[in-house]
Amino acid sequence: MYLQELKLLNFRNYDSLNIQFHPKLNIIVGENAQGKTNIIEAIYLCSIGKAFRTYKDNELIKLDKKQAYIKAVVEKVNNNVEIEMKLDKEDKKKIKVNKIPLIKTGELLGNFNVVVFSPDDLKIIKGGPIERRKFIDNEICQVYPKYYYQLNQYNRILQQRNKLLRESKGKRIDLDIWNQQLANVGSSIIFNRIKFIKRIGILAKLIHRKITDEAETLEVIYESNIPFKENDKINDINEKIISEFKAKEEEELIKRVTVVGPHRDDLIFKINNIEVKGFGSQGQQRTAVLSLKMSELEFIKGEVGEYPILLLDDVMSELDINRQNYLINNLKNIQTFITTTMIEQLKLKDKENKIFYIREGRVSIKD
Ligand SMILES: Nc1ncnc2c1ncn2[C@@H]1O[C@H](COP(=O)(O)OP(=O)(O)OP(=O)(O)O)[C@@H](O)[C@H]1O
Repeated sequence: MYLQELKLLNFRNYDSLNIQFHPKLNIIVGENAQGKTNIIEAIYLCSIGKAFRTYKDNELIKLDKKQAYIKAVVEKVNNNVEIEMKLDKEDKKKIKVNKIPLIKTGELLGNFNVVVFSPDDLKIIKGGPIERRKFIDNEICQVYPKYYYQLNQYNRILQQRNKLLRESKGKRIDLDIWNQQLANVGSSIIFNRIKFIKRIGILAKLIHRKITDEAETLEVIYESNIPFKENDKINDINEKIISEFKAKEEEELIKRVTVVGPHRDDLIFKINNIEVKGFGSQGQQRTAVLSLKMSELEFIKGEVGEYPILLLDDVMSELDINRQNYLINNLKNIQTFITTTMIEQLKLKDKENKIFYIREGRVSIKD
């Protein structure tokens, strides 16, 4: 798939913008704070329905304006998709796909796939478990929109169960119904995550070996507080969650919070059998994230049947020449967007690209 056209009205620092993209490589050049990432953010928004730098839609609307409008036209193998979004400072955002209004934002998922790689992604390795769970959940949602609803349902039940535990003040309470409900949804979430990490793990290992000239073996391991076995079915996981609830009953009454379930799970990254978070060099951490992002491209291709688009926001300057070359030379069939302050540093070999120069929310183009 590829993004043909993007239209912005009153979005971040753009008054009005209408651009046609190159099906292969698009380079967005400009000094700091000119609006490069704002374009990436608008593209991401049309894919996921949420911005990646803020949870507040109001921040996306131009400071002195009440409403913003974004339109993306995406060409896919079998059909084209037109995504339109209206943001309003005093109303909920409205989304249309091929002119049909969506009832929920979640319905947008699966129409237009993107993989974004920005310096913030180092958090997947260096940050806390919440960052790693966010990474897994975002990726699975893109491919299985049903998972998005499961997560929402799980979080609702979890909040209610936590409220009961908080209000119990340490007294024994009957949580059987809540345990069952949480186990029903939680088992699907864990099952999907294990499946996803298994696939991503195999792909990331292959890619990482290639990027490091066979010197390093990357492992991605799903670490759960539920003692699952590799071939467990959803029912097996469900039963294990229930027995963990029984085993941790006292602990939960003392802590007054749910300690069992996928909201407490994590990911571990190892290179040559050593954990990357604590012992990997900066370069190894960056390369591990690069391998992970590259594996997402292959994963989405496998699930959806076509490559997503790749958004590389401000990451080129952080990679050494070998990694940069690997990226530029291995992405021939994937529409890629690169933001940079220094175009001279990119070793562009062919002419299959379009360069956009950004200055104070205005764009000039060089083919
Ligand atoms: N809601 C908004 N209304 C108006 N301007 C905004 C809004 N949100 C952000 N901006 C402006 O957008 C600019 C930042 O744009 P962006 O983050 O895309 O920069 P960039 O070109 O990627 O810079 P860098 O190279 O530093 O990452 C800033 O000048 C900021 O003040």
